[in-house]
Amino acid sequence: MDKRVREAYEYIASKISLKPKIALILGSGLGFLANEVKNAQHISYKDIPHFPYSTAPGHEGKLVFGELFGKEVVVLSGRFHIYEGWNPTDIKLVIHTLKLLGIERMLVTNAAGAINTSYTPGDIVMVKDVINLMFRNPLRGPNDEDIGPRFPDMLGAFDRDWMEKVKEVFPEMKEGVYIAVTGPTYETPAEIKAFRKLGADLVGMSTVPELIVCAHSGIKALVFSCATNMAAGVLEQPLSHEEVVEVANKVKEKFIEVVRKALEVLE
Ligand SMILES: O=P(O)(O)O[C@H]1O[C@H](CO)[C@@H](O)[C@H]1O
Ligand SMILES: Nc1nc2[nH]cnc2c(=O)[nH]1
Repeated sequence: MDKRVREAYEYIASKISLKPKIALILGSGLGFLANEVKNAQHISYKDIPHFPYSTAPGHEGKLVFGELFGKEVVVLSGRFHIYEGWNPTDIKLVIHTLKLLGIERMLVTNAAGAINTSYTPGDIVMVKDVINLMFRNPLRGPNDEDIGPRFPDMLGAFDRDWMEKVKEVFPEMKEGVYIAVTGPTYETPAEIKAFRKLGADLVGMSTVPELIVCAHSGIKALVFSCATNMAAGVLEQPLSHEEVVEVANKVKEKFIEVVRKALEVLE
């Protein structure tokens, strides 16, 4: 066990008595979900030994423990991106710490560009698979045998039962393949055309590192993308983070409803 994970875990455990089994990661413009947590206890990422901290606009940078729609959770209000300068292994440290805290399920959310032209901005899409085009892997380096195998299976990363239960409640929910790039530039139109040929429906700059470490650690994931914009070149207009955050906030009620139902379908 990486002693940094042990130290991060011990710090958090010394502050929080709650033992949630579900973690949520909030993507750009989706931080409002943290405000729905009842009896919230906050820990700033900057106070946790060895933790990275959020620098991306619209990412708060704290753990929020409490109750969300009847379930004990820890919400990661703000995530860590490769483009901020974090190493994928920094993301590994965070997820391994959650594993030590007893997390068994992860609800991952992100804001993504819509490559699939049947999507419209504001759609909430269930991610059914990912393509890692970050040319990085958080598991590179020595393996933490006490957390997971050297060569993890990725098929098991997604909680397919949880996905089925959510689809029963939202039969019209679209599903898609998310391709991850490092960013921070948005894509060129040529890249989007290429990614479409690769079978991607959504593009973003996060989520895959977290998902890989979930697969390694045996944490089962459910992933929602908010398609905040049509990907580069689909429309003539330029892309901006302001638009991403604005559209994510526009669908706040719908997004909260999806997360509420996704938690309620769990026993
Ligand atoms: O993936 P999340 O954190 O939702 O954020 C997405 O939105 C930002 C770009 O507007 C990038 O950070 C991209 O990854
Ligand atoms: N890479 C990438 N990330 C996004 N996040 C929100 N929209 C986009 C996009 O179009 N591309």
